Amino acid sequence: MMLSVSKLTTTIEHKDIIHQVSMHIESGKFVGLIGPNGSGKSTLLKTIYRIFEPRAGLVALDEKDISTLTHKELARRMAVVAQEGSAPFDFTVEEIVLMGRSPHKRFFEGDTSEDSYITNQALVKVGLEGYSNRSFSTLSGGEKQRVLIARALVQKANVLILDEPTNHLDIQHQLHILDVVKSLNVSTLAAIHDLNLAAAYCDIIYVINGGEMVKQGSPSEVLTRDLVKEIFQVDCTITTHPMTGKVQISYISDGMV
Ligand SMILES: Nc1ncnc2c1ncn2[C@@H]1O[C@H](COP(=O)(O)OP(=O)(O)OP(=O)(O)O)[C@@H](O)[C@H]1O
Repeated sequence: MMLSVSKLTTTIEHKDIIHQVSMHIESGKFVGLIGPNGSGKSTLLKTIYRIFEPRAGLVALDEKDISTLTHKELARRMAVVAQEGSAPFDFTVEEIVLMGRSPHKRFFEGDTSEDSYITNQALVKVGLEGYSNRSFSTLSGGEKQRVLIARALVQKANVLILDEPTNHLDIQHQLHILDVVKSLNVSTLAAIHDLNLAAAYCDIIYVINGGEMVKQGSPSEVLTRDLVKEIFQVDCTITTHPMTGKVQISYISDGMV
């Protein structure tokens, strides 16, 4: 499924936080969204998954305007892992993940053995086998994050929106979760702070700054010393990883030398 964003503008309290942004996520591609703090990444993603209504522009899935879809229709197509990972009540891990199955059910339809199977598979995938009956509120930040990723997986959507999916995760789980997402081969749009992770996993990277899209392209096209300096005000060297062949950024700061 293809996700496209055309000239999207989001206004909050009379200010354009997102200004005329266009993006194109081809079917099955992993697309990264990078930019400094406050540049508009979360606001853009929230407009795409319909928390915010755009003042202008359009979000489309396979050329269908998503504002014409019901919540359920949208949830069958698009799964979201947002930044704020809390639950209002004390659910178990299994209950939280099972919620991801609801777009596939009728009102009042109970959970089936297939739902339980899919839920368990997803927990195994994110490395949380045996956590089904744990209370969500007692989990560590990284464990909660992985539960929410499992909930997105059971939704079986063709488009995945991730707002800093590796936030809270240690390095092993950062790599593992991105490996899992990549292996799904679904169209993915992920806001990522770690530029080396973005370089390693993304097919295409979009750069947002001050609410405007300033650059797009492959990691090697986008992640240049000049761009990192201009957008993040940090000097660096750019090399090619000797084993993966991916772009590798090494930062330099006064305090290091
Ligand atoms: N509800 C709101 N009311 C007022 N301003 C807001 C609101 N939501 C976001 N903003 C402002 O919009 C700008 C973009 O915020 P956003 O959270 O989208 O940035 P971000 O790129 O995701 O940042 P970060 O990397 O820090 O998570 C910020 O200046 C923020 O203060």
